[in-house]
Amino acid sequence: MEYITAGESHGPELTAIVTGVPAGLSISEEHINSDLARRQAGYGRGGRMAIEKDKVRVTSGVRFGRTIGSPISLTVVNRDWENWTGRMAAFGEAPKDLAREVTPRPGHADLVGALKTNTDDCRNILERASARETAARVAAAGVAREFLAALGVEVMSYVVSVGDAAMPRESMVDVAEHKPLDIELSDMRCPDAKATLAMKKAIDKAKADGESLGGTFRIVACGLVPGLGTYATGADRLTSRLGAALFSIPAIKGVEFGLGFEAARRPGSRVHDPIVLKDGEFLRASNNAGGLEGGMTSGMPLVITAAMKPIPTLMTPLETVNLDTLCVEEASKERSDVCAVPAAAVVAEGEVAFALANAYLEAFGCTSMADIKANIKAYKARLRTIGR
Ligand SMILES: Cc1cc2nc3c(=O)[nH]c(=O)nc-3n(C[C@H](O)[C@H](O)[C@H](O)COP(=O)(O)O)c2cc1C
Ligand SMILES: C=C(O[C@@H]1CC(C(=O)O)=C[C@@H](OP(=O)(O)O)[C@H]1O)C(=O)O
Repeated sequence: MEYITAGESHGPELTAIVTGVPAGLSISEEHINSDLARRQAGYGRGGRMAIEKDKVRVTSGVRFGRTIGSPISLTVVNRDWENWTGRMAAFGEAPKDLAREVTPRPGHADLVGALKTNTDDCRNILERASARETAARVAAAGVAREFLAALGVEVMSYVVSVGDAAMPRESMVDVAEHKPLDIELSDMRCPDAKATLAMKKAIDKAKADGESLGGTFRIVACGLVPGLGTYATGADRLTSRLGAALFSIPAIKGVEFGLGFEAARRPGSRVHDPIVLKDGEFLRASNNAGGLEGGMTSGMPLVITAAMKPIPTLMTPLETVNLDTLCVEEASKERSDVCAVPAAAVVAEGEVAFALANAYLEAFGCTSMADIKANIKAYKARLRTIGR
């Protein structure tokens, strides 16, 4: 299952095309729209989110609510487009008074993208480097999520920290108990009320100071069969595929599986998870590995923590160099999020869902949902016969 997106941040709409989707999968517009709404929410978002009301339009590949095995196209309208028709027209002459973007923002793609593509207007870069594109990704990922849900797999996320404000570090034994979160997540998407308050205060202060903040979030996937991915070829290890998927999200700068970097500080006996047999099923007594061993799912919940850098657009800007005058100036200051960690967590759920969906399709077939389900049932039954 693959997707490609197209669309500029202030163009008419975003498009995603998903290929390799088996036939017979139920797709719900409401589910996709609810993911789109979750991505738009989150404390710290900027003025743009008050303009957009992201809704998906499915224009191919689905008939009477079910996939038919052809490419699925999805679009999301940019309501802000109507304020940009002059500046973002596909054809015609550029207006004489067009304000070019010539003061690239440190930390964004502006400068390097302009140098690379030989343009004197960083807008050509930032329109596509903008994380507005992640709305199309989340719409596309809705298909992968429906596929996983049909197989009993749920992918969820929550915010762990924003700047210095963090949830108390859970022991990874607790993490092993991760089940679908029944906690009503606030607009900070953090299940810890005290930490939520501290995060919101940190965002308020950053906003008042013209600053921005990053943070960390956790992705958890439950209901996975053991053995997805492989130990046999480096590029196909699920670990590398999940890492690549998460690093494809703008501003993601770190990914930890299970205990992550903490594992490097501990001796082996305090890291590796003892194997136990419970009701005919191989489990682990703990889940420090975060559900991955040897590049494969272990059958325990998948637990990944990712780090997002602070938003590059600052209302108290850093120095930059004006591309016209080559003089030192303040970087561009434009409408922006102060913190988008809750939104990035929702995007990451989708990326993880795609990676997991592909691992299922490889292992159990890729054409018809009925065949895939039958293959999984047979696989699960075989796992229970080991040693008997
Ligand atoms: C959901 C989301 C929202 C974002 N919002 C903004 C924003 O409002 N302003 C901004 O300058 N960067 C924003 N970013 C970050 C930039 O897209 C990102 O930092 C930029 O692409 C450069 O990051 P990179 O070096 O990792 O590619 C956002 C990122 C995400 C994932
Ligand atoms: C539009 C979205 O995020 C945008 C990501 C973004 C950036 O530079 O990455 C800059 C901002 O856009 P604008 O300049 O239009 O205010 C964010 O709002 C979105 O998430 O839907």
